[in-house]
Amino acid sequence: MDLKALIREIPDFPRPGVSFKDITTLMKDRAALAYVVRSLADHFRGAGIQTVVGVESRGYVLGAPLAYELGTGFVLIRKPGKLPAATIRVEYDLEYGKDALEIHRDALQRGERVLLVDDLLATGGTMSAAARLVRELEAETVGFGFLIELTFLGGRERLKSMGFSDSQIVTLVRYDA
Ligand SMILES: O=P(O)(O)OC[C@H]1O[C@H](OP(=O)(O)OP(=O)(O)O)[C@H](O)[C@@H]1O
Ligand SMILES: Nc1ncnc2[nH]cnc12
Repeated sequence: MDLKALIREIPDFPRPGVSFKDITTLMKDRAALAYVVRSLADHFRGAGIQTVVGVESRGYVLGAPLAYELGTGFVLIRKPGKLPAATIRVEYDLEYGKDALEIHRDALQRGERVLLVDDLLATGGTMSAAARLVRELEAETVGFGFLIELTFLGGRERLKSMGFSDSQIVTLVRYDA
């Protein structure tokens, strides 16, 4: 299926020079949505995934149906101050300044086998922070699933610098410029 044809590109959003990959046009297409969820699930079936963990907010759009398809539960990583119970937090660098992500302290058990999911891999700052949260809870990130990879921004290398391998990082649509 030509997924790229269903992703709308918005030039200069949210800032001049950025070509924003708008997934809303793909998500609305029921055949494409089913194809994306099934394709990611097929990569990780048999990998012993116990829980899918999604990153706010577009990671939830893919993560929750993927968990359903894999027959697992779903855990939310959120931006600061949103989760109601006891949390742990990691900070990460943005182009300008810092941001942070949180997860409930009791969301994952030691050794739990986790699939981390987001819509898009760019610099990898967000997902490496999410992987640090999983690591801090002593759970195991078995793999990463993304719809889109912006290869020129180095996110894959960033995840590999944390000890993950190419085969653990699955992306369905790549943009090389
Ligand atoms: O690899 P990175 O350079 O970290 O960029 C990727 C992240 O950026 C986007 O999220 P955004 O912060 O725009 O939040 P949203 O999902 O709530 O729109 C996207 O959904 C990823 O989470
Ligand atoms: N170019 C882009 N389009 C959509 N989401 C993004 N997140 C980071 N870069 C992005």
